Amino acid sequence: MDAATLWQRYQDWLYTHDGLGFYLDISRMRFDDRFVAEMKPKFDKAFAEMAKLEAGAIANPDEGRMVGHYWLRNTDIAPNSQLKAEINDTLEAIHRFAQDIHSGTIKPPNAPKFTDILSIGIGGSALGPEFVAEALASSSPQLNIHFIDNTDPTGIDRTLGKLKDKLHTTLAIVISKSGGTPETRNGMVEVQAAYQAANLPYSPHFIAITGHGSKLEKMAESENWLATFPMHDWVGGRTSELSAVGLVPAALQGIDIDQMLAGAKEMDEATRIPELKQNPAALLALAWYFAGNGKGEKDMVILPYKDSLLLFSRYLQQLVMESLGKEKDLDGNTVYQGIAVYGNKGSTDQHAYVQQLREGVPNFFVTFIEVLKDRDQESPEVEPGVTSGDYLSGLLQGTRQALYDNNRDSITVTIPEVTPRTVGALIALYERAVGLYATLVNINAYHQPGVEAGKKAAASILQLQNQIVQALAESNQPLSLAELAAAANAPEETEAVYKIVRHLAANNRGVVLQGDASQLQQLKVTGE
Ligand SMILES: O=P(O)(O)OC[C@H]1O[C@](O)(CO)[C@@H](O)[C@@H]1O
Repeated sequence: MDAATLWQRYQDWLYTHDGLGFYLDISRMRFDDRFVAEMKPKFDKAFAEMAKLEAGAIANPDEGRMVGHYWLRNTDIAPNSQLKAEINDTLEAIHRFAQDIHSGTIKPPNAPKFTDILSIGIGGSALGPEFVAEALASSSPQLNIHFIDNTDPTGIDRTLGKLKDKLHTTLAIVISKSGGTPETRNGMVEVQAAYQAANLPYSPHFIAITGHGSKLEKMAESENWLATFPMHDWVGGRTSELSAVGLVPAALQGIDIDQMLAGAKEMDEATRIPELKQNPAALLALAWYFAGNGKGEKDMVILPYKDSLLLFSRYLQQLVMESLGKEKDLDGNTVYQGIAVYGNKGSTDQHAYVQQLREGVPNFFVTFIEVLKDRDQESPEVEPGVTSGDYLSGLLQGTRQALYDNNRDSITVTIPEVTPRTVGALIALYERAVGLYATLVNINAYHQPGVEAGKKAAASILQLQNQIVQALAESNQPLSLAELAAAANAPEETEAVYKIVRHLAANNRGVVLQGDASQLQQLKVTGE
């Protein structure tokens, strides 16, 4: 395409939203008018399904749930007055709680104010709060936030190590919709133990954000924790950033949560319009469909040119991949859907993997996230007439151009600056794009059956570990791996048995492995 045609295509496809100062450019995706026309009926269906979802239809048929994250930022569209009141009451309670914590009205037993937050959660109960903290927390926030988002003992130690002298002024937030996720439970138990070791009662330092009736809610109530906030049944984990899950930690850090909700609401209004060219989420979904042929054949590389948006790709990874990565479509056909998402930030990645993007296997499309404002203050010149921000901007344009010249497609999302409002808008944009795309490819975006398999397998490994420990205690002689597997009633599981004893031995857990590590048949296991 020559320069003039490309410029025309840019103008034809550039979406602008004046209120948000937002732009979306899909002109560098090489679809043609025929493709757009072919997609029209699919989009009509997607818009209709989305309207039903927003009106309260059971949009997650497997779990029999409504999908209501859009109501969180505009309670007027909640399907009934009870839901509306629940959302408004929760928001009010969040504001009140944050104010009381900031003013010291709610304080820890041994200090005038809380200084730090320790957020314990995983997946949708961590990624949004982590992304938002990185994007929006000021350099001296009202409270500093720390995260435990895994069951890695070293990671837990590292975080607790940072808080060693501040546990007495730390507010722990346990976030889990189900209230039973093992990684989160483990983090909570270890943090509670740390309080006990420091001779501090943990209940006046703990709050819970969880589903109604969960084990976690019951624990928080019976142990008299400081507060509990609800995670509504109709909000899925990966779309929960604008529920209490994201709003409580954000408000505590001093981030303007009303502006986050306002930005999301404005974007929701824009992405509700049932007209492809006037709807930025639909344009994104169109571009994704085109890129991957409706089958996820190309990966989505997210490249924000702004350090504070570093965690956006990680946040989107769950939102997109847990929503779209499905084996079956809504009719039960095996389809193996999904779009792989990865990314980090520009221009940093230009010196890492952009080489492959430019010249290597063309199995991706890029989404550039451009932020127009460089910084609050005036920028010094790094060369006559040129600032660091000019470089960042130039590098983005240059990379986009270089990729296009080598037949690599890209989308560019532009926001004026990184603010609570624009971050709320970005979250809403991608939530909607995922929802629309799911209808285009006929899948349920709101369940995650695949995650259960790994959880069940992990539980049976821990069960096997108990059987092994018992078998070793009952044996008075060293056992080969096969003998141990048989003694543990798991003769088919020798490999799992080997991995369990190797892990126990490495951690001085009363198990010794003897023999040549490369001769597994000859290894002998004893209990100490
Ligand atoms: O909030 P919960 O129930 O602890 O779940 C955490 C995450 O685990 C998942 O269920 C997947 O395992 C996610 O969908 C969810 O965000």
